[in-house]
Amino acid sequence: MPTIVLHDLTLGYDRHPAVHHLSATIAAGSLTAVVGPNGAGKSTLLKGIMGTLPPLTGHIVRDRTRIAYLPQQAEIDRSFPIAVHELVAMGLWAGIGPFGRVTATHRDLIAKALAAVGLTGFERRSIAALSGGQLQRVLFARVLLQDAQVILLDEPFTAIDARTAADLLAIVRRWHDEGRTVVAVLHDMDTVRAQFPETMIVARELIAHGPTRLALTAANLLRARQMCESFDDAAPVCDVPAKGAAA
Ligand SMILES: Nc1ncnc2c1ncn2[C@@H]1O[C@H](COP(=O)(O)OP(=O)(O)OP(=O)(O)O)[C@@H](O)[C@H]1O
Repeated sequence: MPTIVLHDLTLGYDRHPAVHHLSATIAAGSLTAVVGPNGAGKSTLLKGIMGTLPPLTGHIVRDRTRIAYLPQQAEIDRSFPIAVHELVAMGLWAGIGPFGRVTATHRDLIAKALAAVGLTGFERRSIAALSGGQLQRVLFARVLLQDAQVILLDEPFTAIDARTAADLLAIVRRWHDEGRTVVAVLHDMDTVRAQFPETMIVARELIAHGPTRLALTAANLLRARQMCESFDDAAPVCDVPAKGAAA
C-alpha cells in the first residue's frame, strides 16, 4: 500500500510559488479531505502529487503505483466532440495506451463502470449533452476503470444535487473500504466532518493535518483565511530557503 510523503514541497507557476514548503505524510489507505479558501493552492497540491506539476523545491516520495485524478469540472472542455463511452475508456489508457484497441472485455468494463454510477444507456451520448451531475458521474466512471491505488478528487461534489452527491460519496466510501488512498479537495465542511477521517488545511502553506476532529477547528480555518488574505499573489520568487540548503 502506498504512503505519500511530501518533503518541504513548494509548487508554483512560472516560479511563483502557490504552495510553500509543505511537509506531510498521507498514510496508505487513508481518506483525507483537503480544505482551504479559494486560491489556497489545493488544486495545485493535487497536481503536484499527481506529478503533472513538478516541484520548484522539495520532493514527493510515493510508490510507483497507479494514480487516478478527477479534475474540477471547470477544467473539462465540454465542447470537445467525444461520447460518454470514449471519455470513460480513457480510464483504460494506463493499461492499453491511448491508441490501444478497446476489446469486448473492455466494453464490458465500461458498461459496468457506467452502471455503477447509474448511467446505463448513456454510452453514445455526447458529453456536451450531459448535465453537470451526469458529467460528474461519467468522470467517476473513468476513475473506477483506472482501478488505481491512489485516487485524487478535485471538488468531486461541487455543483451537483444531493442525490448525486450521496451516490458518488458511496463510491468514495467503497474505495476507502477497499484500502485505496483517497485525497479529495472539498468546500463543504459538513461533508468533511461526517465522512472524512483525516483533514489537511492548506492556505499556501500547511495550516493543519491530522484527524478531522482535531485539525478542522474554527481557529485553524480562521488562520487559513487570514493567511490567504495576506498573501501577495504578485510576490516574486520564493525567498525561503529549502530545508537543508546553505544559508
Ligand atoms: N495554471 C496556472 N498558472 C498560473 N497561476 C496559477 C495556475 N493555476 C493556479 N494558479 C494560481 O495558483 C494559486 C493557487 O491556485 P489553486 O487553483 O491551486 O487554488 P485552490 O485552492 O484550488 O482554489 P479554488 O478553491 O478556488 O479552486 C492561485 O493564486 C492561482 O491563481
